Amino acid sequence: MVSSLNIIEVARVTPSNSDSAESLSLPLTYFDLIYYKLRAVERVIFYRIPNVTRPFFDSVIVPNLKTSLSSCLSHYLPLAGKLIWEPLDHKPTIVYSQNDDVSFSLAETNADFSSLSGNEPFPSTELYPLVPALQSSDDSASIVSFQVTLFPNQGFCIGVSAHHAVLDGKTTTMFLKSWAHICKHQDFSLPQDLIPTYDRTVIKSPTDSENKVLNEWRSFTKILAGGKEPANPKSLKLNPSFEIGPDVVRYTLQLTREDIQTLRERLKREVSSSSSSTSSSKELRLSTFVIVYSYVLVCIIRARGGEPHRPVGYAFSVDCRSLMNPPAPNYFGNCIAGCSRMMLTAKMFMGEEGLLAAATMVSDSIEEWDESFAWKIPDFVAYATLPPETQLILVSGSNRFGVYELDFGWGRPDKVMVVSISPGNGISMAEGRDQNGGVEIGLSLKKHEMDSLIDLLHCELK
Ligand SMILES: CC(C)(COP(=O)(O)OP(=O)(O)OC[C@H]1O[C@@H](n2cnc3c(N)ncnc32)[C@H](O)[C@@H]1OP(=O)(O)O)[C@@H](O)C(=O)NCCC(=O)NCCSC(=O)CC(=O)O
Repeated sequence: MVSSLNIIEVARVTPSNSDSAESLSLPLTYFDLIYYKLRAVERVIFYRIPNVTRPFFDSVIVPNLKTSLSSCLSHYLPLAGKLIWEPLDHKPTIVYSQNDDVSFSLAETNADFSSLSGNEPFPSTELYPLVPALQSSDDSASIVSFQVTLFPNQGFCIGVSAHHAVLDGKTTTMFLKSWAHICKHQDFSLPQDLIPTYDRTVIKSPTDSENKVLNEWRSFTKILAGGKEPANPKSLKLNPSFEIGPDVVRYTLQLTREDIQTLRERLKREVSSSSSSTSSSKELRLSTFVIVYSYVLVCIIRARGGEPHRPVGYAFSVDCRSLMNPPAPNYFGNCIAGCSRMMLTAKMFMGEEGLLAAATMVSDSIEEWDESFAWKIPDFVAYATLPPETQLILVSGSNRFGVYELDFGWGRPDKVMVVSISPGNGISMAEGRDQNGGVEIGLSLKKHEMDSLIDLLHCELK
């Protein structure tokens, strides 16, 4: 049966103290500008409530979520604002004015909650109706939008679309934890670790780095437009979302702490008996991230198979909050930088020593990291001119965000997913639901490739 979704209402929620709050404006920083045109980051969080009815949804769940969202926005006022680019400014600014609000949609669906929140592959297209659109035009862009969807007698989910020029993964999850905290405890105040800080002076990017990033964007847009100058270089219209074909399926790989330990031991053995071609002079960093990412990277490349010399690459983000001066653990905004290797070949990861090769590269990328990398201007032109068949494995989310702590008062989520991962190349990462050292990986691939990948992922662990 093809499922259907009915939008019940598109409501607006204002911060609870919106009449008294001052207007504010927050300029985008160097880190923010890196993402100013990027498509929204979309998440969906599933809560199972077996006997949930529409009256309970309307009279308890929705009012509680709305009231707590309104209180929470008072701590996170920029989220209710808009991104605008004044004609005389060299970059966009977040502007919040009194009574600004966020979009909060309510919907009801007959989709199968268990299949969408479960661990078997299902069509990726089924997730998209559960996340709201994020409004953007040439003149302005919304910063967040929400959709709460009822699955009668099964549960509900919260869909979130977030503008990546305003929120990175740490900020989005900190906001969601704050909302959940207020909703569950009916307490307006937030614990210290959830209070956002807005001081932009901690981002001491080198002079002119902001202009350089904007120039990179201009060149990128021009290449994508076949060499034509952008008609409106200050347009805030976001890049469109991915086109998802009906043959693309979504799958969540769950690796337990024991699986990760098995891979760790295997890598240790391979290091001690490896040939010099894959070993590095540095000690291998066998963190959970390095092991899991390298493992999935290798399996995805092998599952696609093909020409051994075909181009592949990887890119992941590094949270730079601890590198700022002073360190800014609760910094609101983007404080991440990309770490990537391009123009590798599939062959490097296909053979017996493929896992060790991947782990060595990812480990070296992290070990070499220091503050200077944070200010390295991203080479957008290199991305735009990659051979089109390049398989670039990108990671969203992190195994450090604690998304399964998001308890709004109806228990921990059954599933949390980053919806906006690019089919074929994107993966998402989160810690396992049992919070026992495992990791979840979200994957979106064409069905036949996913079948091969699932076989490989499980077979390699035996
Ligand atoms: C660069 C990294 C990926 C490297 O990861 P590593 O795991 O190798 O390194 P690390 O320093 O984090 O952790 C190494 C070891 O330190 C300890 N450790 C460190 N931090 C910890 C934490 N917060 N909680 C628990 N343990 C922690 C652990 O023992 C861990 O080993 P062990 O692991 O074995 O327990 C990471 O540091 C990082 O920056 N992660 C966040 C990336 C990020 O923000 N992504 C989102 C991008 S925005 C995005 O994608 C959009 C969105 O999400 O909305």
